[in-house]
Amino acid sequence: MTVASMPAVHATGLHKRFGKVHAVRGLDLTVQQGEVVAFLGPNGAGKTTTIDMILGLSAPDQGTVSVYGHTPRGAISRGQVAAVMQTGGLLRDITVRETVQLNAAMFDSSRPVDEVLDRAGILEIADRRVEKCSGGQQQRLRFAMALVSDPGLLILDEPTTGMDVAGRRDFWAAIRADAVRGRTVIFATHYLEEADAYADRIILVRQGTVVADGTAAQIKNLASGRTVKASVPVEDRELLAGLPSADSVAFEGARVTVRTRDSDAVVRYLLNRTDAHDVEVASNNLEEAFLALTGEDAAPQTSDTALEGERAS
Ligand SMILES: Nc1ncnc2c1ncn2[C@@H]1O[C@H](COP(=O)(O)OP(=O)(O)OP(=O)(O)O)[C@@H](O)[C@H]1O
Repeated sequence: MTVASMPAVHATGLHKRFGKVHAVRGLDLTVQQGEVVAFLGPNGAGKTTTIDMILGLSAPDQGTVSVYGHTPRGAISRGQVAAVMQTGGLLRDITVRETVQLNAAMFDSSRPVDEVLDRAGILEIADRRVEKCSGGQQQRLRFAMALVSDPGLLILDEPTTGMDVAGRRDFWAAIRADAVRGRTVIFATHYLEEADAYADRIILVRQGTVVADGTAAQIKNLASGRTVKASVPVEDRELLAGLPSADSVAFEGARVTVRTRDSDAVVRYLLNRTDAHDVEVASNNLEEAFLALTGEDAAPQTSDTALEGERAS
């Protein structure tokens, strides 16, 4: 495999446990060079744990990670990967420019400091002390620090947490402008809109595994299923195990709620095989659908089903 065709990240069968918490459960991930990938999932899905393993900050209990064909630490020491984490890593008493200069000194070759500050949109506050910077400015400073080694792969863990809408937009404009040069970007986020707006590809994680993987359009398609509600007699409930195309089945009193991408098949089954009545069919909104795909009762989706979702549209 040539260096140019080698994946930026290749992870197989990753597992990580913290005591009783099985945070990452058999996660596979391949990111090609030049992709901008969102790692999307609810709190506790395992995004940060996975990112830490890609960055070599923690070792998997099982499985392997390579970054440009090297170990994560090997890739970092070559300046091939850099990260913008949510917190930490800043000294309060020095200026913005001094912070980036210090960081640049760690690498054999680095981009000019002022160019990097300009790229991150903080050149005009270069002489401000870090402690006087707002949360959003500090995140841009972390971004500048990450750019200084001109890494092929940039990893951002929820970089816009705590920023207002305008700050978030500006931050992403700076990232996108920089990514145009072919940089690979992986970012973790809770926000479906952020993933939709800025990623070429979305990897949906839930309970430590990948539940869907595709373009934003494919994921939205998957997510744009229907909800079927019906009253089902208790004695017929066992039959619901055979429901076709059900992404999830939940009970509330006499009512059952089925999330599905094929509501016709679900309704046909309910009416033909059970004594269901008062059947209602409704479209999911995007937010509900995201919850359906990542919630406790969601069924895993493979990348094949992601593609089927698009073909079906
Ligand atoms: N050092 C640790 N010790 C114990 N449990 C941990 C540790 N780090 C993570 N966990 C647990 O592992 C699970 C996955 O956490 P992780 O931070 O990877 O999720 P996440 O998807 O990044 O969530 P968030 O969006 O809230 O940051 C959670 O249940 C978390 O409580």
